[in-house]
Amino acid sequence: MESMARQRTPVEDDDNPDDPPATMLPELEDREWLHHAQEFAHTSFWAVARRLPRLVREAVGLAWSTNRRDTVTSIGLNIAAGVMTTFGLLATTSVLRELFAAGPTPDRVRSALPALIVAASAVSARGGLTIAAGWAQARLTPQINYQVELRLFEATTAVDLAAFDDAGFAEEMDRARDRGMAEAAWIVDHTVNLVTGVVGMLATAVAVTVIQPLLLPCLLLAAVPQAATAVRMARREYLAMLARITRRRRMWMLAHLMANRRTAAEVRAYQMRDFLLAEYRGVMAVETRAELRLVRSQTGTRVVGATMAGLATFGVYAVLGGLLLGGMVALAAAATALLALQSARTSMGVAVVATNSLYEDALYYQDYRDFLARAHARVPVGGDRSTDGVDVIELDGVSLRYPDTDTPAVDRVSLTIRRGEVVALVGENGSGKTTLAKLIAGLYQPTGGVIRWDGVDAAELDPRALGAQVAVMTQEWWKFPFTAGQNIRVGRHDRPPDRPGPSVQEAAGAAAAHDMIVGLPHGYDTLLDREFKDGHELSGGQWQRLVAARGLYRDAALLICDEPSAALDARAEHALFQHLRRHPDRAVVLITHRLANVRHADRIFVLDQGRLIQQGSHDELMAAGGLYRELFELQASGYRADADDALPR
Ligand SMILES: Nc1ncnc2c1ncn2[C@@H]1O[C@H](COP(=O)(O)OP(=O)(O)OP(=O)(O)O)[C@@H](O)[C@H]1O
Repeated sequence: MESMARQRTPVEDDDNPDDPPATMLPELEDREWLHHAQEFAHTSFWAVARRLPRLVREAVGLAWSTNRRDTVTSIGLNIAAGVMTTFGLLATTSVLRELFAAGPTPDRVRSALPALIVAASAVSARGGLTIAAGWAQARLTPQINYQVELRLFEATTAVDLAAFDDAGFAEEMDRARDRGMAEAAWIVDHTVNLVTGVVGMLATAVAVTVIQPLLLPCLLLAAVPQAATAVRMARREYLAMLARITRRRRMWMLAHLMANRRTAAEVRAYQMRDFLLAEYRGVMAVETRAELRLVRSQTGTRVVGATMAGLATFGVYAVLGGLLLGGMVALAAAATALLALQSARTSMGVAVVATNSLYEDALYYQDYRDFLARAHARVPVGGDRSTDGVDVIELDGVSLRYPDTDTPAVDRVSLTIRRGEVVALVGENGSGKTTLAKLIAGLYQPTGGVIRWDGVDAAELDPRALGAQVAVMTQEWWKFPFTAGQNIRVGRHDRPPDRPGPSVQEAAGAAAAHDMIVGLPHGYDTLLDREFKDGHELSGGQWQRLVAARGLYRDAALLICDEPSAALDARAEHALFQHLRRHPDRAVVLITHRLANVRHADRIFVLDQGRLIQQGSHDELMAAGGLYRELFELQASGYRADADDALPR
């Protein structure tokens, strides 16, 4: 371990800095979202500038729809600050003119005083306006982030479940969430900066034109090297970022593995520390060298830029000198021109960087907008017929084929479920039980056949009304980082006080979870996530009891239990199944591989490769022979063998 831990500086190795580490994994290769970055890297600045009006319109529209007052304030105050720049420069010329005039110094200072006051006021006003504009601009950022995030999550929680099986959709969602969403506030920020820069340049140009129009071309000439250097540096930095992006993703991934509670146990159990640290060091060495090379080349660009800017300034001085000698410009005007030059340079730098950034970030923001459009198209519309319960659910030739798959997961299944019944779905792994259960629950829409609720096509029912009749204890439950009580209550968080149904404690009792919860440090108020202060962790089986309690608390007309007892001990399993027995107001669909639990079901449906191959009661299926009987006897023989082996000899 120590040999691995020997501290090398990241720049010690001398392999090619651009070589990816030897163990680079394929999934870490550049992904589609990088295309925008590459597009930007290969687009000329002029092409970018041509798209500016549309981008600015978009950004202003976004800011406007978020908060009109702050948008107007931010842009308006920046323009006002620009006007103050013009006043300041003009007043400065007057001051200098008075100071350079003939006569005794006290007289000259006295006559310069009014212009001096105007100049000082203009500078102060400009400072104040800029600060106020910055405040309005900063106020916009959190408001935009809030709006944009809310819109995204309103969309992601409304789309149909099937959308999440579509790889394209999932990737677009990742791009919109990880990058596009964050860019919204930035494009507004860049736009305001662009406006600030352009207004600053215009203000300077107006002042110079008033003083002496011939100086205007000089001003532009002097600002060009500055702009060229800013563009070049921004682009170089961007290209370096592109080259480093795969390495950085690998570093994030490794960092996540080394500093994460969920991976901590396995990292230790497999003694992966040295391996992970060596990988991290390898990538970091390459990364650090790449950064050092960037710093070096940026410094080179800066030197070239500064030299060019120096030459341009020298040229401007020469022109100014010529104009002065030729008597075409007064000394005071020439001095102001130098101040204007400085101001124009700063403004142009701001505008150029803002243009570059705006273009780049707008590409990512477009991802976000595209995703929202795609998500809205995937929100289930359904019908408008309401339902407040169900007596009979019929599946008529129902099929479901997942996107991009060749064979249907559920293939032309017809069956009937009645209120008051307990039915079971049985079959080997991958036979389609969970998929069928999700179809019955309305979580997926069939790609063939029809599901009827009391004779009405489920597609004609209001999806919210239908969903309200269903409770699903899923096989892949999530450990919600809420309190124990909330974890149960979210089963029907909007339950009106007058709606009958079990209390949280009753539901927990039915799922054999009550005693366990009461024993937690804060009982039902115990937070179930160790990553938060005072958080508590439950065992897998304890979690499953909570999941069962949530399903029972929901108290729905159709209860679907997908492997509800896989992690439960024998006592908890027994208690739960006591509560999953027949109930006159409820239909239960049970999926389990523990076939002893389905013996008492009213009907058992046996699936094989998506097809319904057998149905009947336990006794009927045992008498008929076939897959059910084979699976049941296999399991039963296992118990008998265990029992025999366990006997003392
Ligand atoms: N989201 C999905 N996208 C694509 N295929 C899927 C998806 N979910 C399941 N499948 C496929 O559909 C088939 C049926 O899966 P399903 O989960 O319904 O089986 P199951 O009978 O519940 O299996 P198990 O007993 O292992 O829980 C399998 O071949 C599986 O690979």
